Amino acid sequence: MEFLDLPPMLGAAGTVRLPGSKSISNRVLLLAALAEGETDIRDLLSSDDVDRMLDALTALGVSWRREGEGGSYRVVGAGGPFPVKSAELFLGNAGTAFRPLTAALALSGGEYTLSGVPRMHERPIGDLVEALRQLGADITCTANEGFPPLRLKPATIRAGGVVSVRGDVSSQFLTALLMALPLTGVETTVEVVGELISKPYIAITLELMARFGVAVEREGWARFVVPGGVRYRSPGTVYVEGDASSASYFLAAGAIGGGPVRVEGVGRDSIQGDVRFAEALQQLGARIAMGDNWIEAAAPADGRLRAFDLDLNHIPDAAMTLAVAALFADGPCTLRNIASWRVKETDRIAAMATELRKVGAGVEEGPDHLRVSPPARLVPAAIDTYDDHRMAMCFSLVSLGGCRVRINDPKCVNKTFPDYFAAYAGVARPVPVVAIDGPSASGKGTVAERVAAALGWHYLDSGSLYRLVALAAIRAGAPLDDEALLGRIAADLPAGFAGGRAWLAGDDVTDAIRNEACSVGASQVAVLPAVRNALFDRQRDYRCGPGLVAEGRDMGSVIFPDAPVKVFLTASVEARAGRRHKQLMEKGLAANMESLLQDLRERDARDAARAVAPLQKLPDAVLLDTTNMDVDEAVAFVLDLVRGRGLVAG
Ligand SMILES: Nc1ncnc2c1ncn2[C@@H]1O[C@H](COP(=O)(O)OP(=O)(O)OP(=O)(O)O)[C@@H](O)[C@H]1O
Ligand SMILES: Nc1ccn([C@H]2C[C@H](O)[C@@H](COP(=O)(O)O)O2)c(=O)n1
Repeated sequence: MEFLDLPPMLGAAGTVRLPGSKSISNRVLLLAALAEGETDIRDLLSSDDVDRMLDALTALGVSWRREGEGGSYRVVGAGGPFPVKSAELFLGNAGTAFRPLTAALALSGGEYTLSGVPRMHERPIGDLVEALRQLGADITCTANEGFPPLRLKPATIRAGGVVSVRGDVSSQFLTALLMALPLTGVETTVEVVGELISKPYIAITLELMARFGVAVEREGWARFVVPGGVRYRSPGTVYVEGDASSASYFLAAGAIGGGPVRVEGVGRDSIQGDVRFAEALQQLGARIAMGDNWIEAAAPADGRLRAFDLDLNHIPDAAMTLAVAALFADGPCTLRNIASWRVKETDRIAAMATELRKVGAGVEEGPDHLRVSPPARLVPAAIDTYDDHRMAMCFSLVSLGGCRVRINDPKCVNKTFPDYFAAYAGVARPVPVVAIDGPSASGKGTVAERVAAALGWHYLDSGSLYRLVALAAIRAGAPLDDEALLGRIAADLPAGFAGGRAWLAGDDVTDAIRNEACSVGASQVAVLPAVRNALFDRQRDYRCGPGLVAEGRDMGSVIFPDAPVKVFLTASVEARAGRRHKQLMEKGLAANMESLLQDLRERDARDAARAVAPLQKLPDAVLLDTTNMDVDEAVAFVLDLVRGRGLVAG
């Protein structure tokens, strides 16, 4: 399973240019394909779901071309039903392609099959099929009645009169019907059965149909009259707004992570209902500002989001972001009227509940609601994403709680926002790490501790962890080459650091882990992959705000590969032996230069030659050779690097 590890973040601020709206992109493509004339589309979303629609248009004989590298496309409209009368279409998991194409093709007088990924075949379409059958369409659900795949055959379409469609499962059924009916040329009334959900998406449909020359009259949200004798006509050029649902992650990032975070591409003038996410965020206390084509969010004045109880039926997609924002609220939060989540890319209510629990939240799951109680402290977790782009994007926000988070299958964001994680990295500010690696007795511990103290940051002496494992194993009488046993000892190590001392099972072992047996033992257990794996997350948990200085052998290469400052601190073996000799003499311990030299050479060779996480200078690490430097100079050198990277003021 591919995954992406997001480090704990200190906050978020900046500006993001949004990708085009998926809902608008796929509607505009279909309308342009059915229209008379050529349509220039600007800022079309580039994503899997849009690719599925473009592939389908090609298969259906509609000519289109991409112009340049951006989102500019030209579509040559068919001026009515699709010219190709027989096609097999694969539409992935793109509901915005599957539902509208089903309706348009059912009224096009051809023979077509429509299929998708397994999850698409679990997503209901029966209400739309039923409505189209009322018009005379010949549609067979080839596997299970009410679900894709579908086979469509030519049929005599009896438009006119009234056709009814349910509106309480997915508003896409109504959208599909409305967009297809002008193909019949006959005035037809659509009556919605049940309370229509996600009304803002129908508003987008009507607005775009009007731009293509078909004005639908509506009575409330229950009755829609599609005029007869009209055809779609290209409006010339259509600009696709930025995706308002995608905006929700960045606005929430601003509200949780300080901000301000500004999104460009949607604003006050947007036709997308999900811009109302900003209002919801405002009710949580976030400070929101809005222009014609931008929205900005910053944290509440007191820094803490307020608990909420909201009906979110009008913003079902962006509402998912609020479920994760609830982790940062000052009390339990309730999301109501979200039953449609159950038939989306995955059962989003169940998925959200499962993953929120992993990070420590208390979650009550109902048929159409979710109640989230924020944890006192977020727990690092690996988040499963269920092939659902929104799960991946939502859970990236956990990192703003100063908590690392792993996103499994991060490429699922390709459905709507392939560059999401790069955009997130553009506004989120990771807890900085100074990684200092180097050979034994080079002085990295001394320098790292002093740098951490000067910055007021946390300090990790990773070598001590290997020493503690060795001591625990020696105490338990465990052979130091029994990898499985040593792995278990490392995983359950009852050890830690407090008051500048090292502790093992309640004993102060600061001096004990520095003795010869532990030094040799540490070097032996450090070659065992099971031990290194067991200590992996433990070391990463030291990364806390305001920053961390970590020293060892693999801080920059393995544990904190994204560290903004990496130093390879070394000195000649003679200088190191001399320092160690002085250190031991000062402690009143016997020491011999020759044996110290030999011991260091052997340890260097073992550290550099081992298969797992060998000691090495990385290309992105700065070499600091302290052979002819004193400690003050070495510390000043590292502090200059930290300041030079803009990680601290001054
Ligand atoms: N630049 C320097 N010049 C002179 N002495 C130094 C310098 N840096 C460190 N020392 C001294 O060298 C000794 C060894 O340093 P330290 O224990 O920090 O090394 P280390 O690389 O962390 O070793 P280990 O990997 O064994 O833990 C200490 O007594 C320290 O004061
Ligand atoms: N990141 C690290 C840190 C230490 N080790 C090994 C190397 C030594 O043999 C042993 C003790 O380290 P020291 O206290 O001397 O820095 O642990 C490692 O493999 N990876």
